Amino acid sequence: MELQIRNVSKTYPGGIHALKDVSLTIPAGMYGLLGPNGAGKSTLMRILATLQDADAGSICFGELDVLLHKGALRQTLGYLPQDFGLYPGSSAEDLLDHFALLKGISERKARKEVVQALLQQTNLWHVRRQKLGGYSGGMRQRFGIAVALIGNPTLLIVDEPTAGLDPAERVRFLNLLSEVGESSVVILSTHIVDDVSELCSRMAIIDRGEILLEAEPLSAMKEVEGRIWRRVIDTRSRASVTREHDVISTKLLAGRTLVRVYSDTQPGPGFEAAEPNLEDVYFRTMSGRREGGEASL
Ligand SMILES: Nc1ncnc2c1ncn2[C@@H]1O[C@H](COP(=O)(O)OP(=O)(O)OP(=O)(O)O)[C@@H](O)[C@H]1O
Repeated sequence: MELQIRNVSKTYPGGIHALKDVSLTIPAGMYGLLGPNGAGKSTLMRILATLQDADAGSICFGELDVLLHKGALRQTLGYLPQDFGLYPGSSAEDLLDHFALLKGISERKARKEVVQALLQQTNLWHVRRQKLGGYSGGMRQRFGIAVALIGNPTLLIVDEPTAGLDPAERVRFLNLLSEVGESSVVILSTHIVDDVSELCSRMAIIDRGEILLEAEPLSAMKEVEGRIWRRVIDTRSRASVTREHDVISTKLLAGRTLVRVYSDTQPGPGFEAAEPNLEDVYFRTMSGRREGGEASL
């Protein structure tokens, strides 16, 4: 199965052009949609999830015309929105059972099996009878995924799921998604570069409604190999370094500043060659689109 997005545009009342002629081809596996706040990620995710209409364009999932046959897509869709409400007084087990019933799994025994498998898959079995109101952020997100996975969706859309998770929970959550990605199309929208570099086989970078890059993270990093240089400088020489070099990013490092620059040749004394990472690709793609060009972490 493959998701084909062709020339999708969306303008909100008030004139914000949230998506400008967006085209993407999304194969099975984990796909990262990376972009800063306000880039248009949630708008695209909501359109894909059939919750919002596009002004123009077409979307096909395999043979299915998504914009024409919303009901059919919903049968095979799992969606985890950026913010979702929980019923704080319910337990995971009861609420999953309820959602499974709503999704059409009417036979009690079958439902019980589905709920049990999802609780185990999302590692919530031991807390299945606890009230959701007492869950940690990571547990909540895993519960959200459990709900999204009811009915074995072949398309799973997850909107900024790792914001606010501690490192261990984040890894656990991403591993769970990656398991799902073995058999489905999983689209992960995020502003966290590491979410994409750690587990997506393909990605797109979006900013102000435009797709700036569509690539495999590994090939995109290979493209800049040999052209990324790093140097630790005194914070006060930052302005002159920025003037003289194509600075990709700056990062504070124990009271000093680590700069990464892009250059075809050795940029000068003190610079050493650096292994490219996806942040280099991201900031280089974004550079020039923000005032000052360079990005700070
Ligand atoms: N319902 C709406 N009405 C008007 N403007 C909207 C609406 N929803 C989003 N926007 C605007 O559209 C643009 C894209 O927003 P969107 O939420 O899709 O971006 P995003 O990449 O998901 O950002 P974030 O990470 O902040 O959620 C922004 O400028 C936003 O202010």
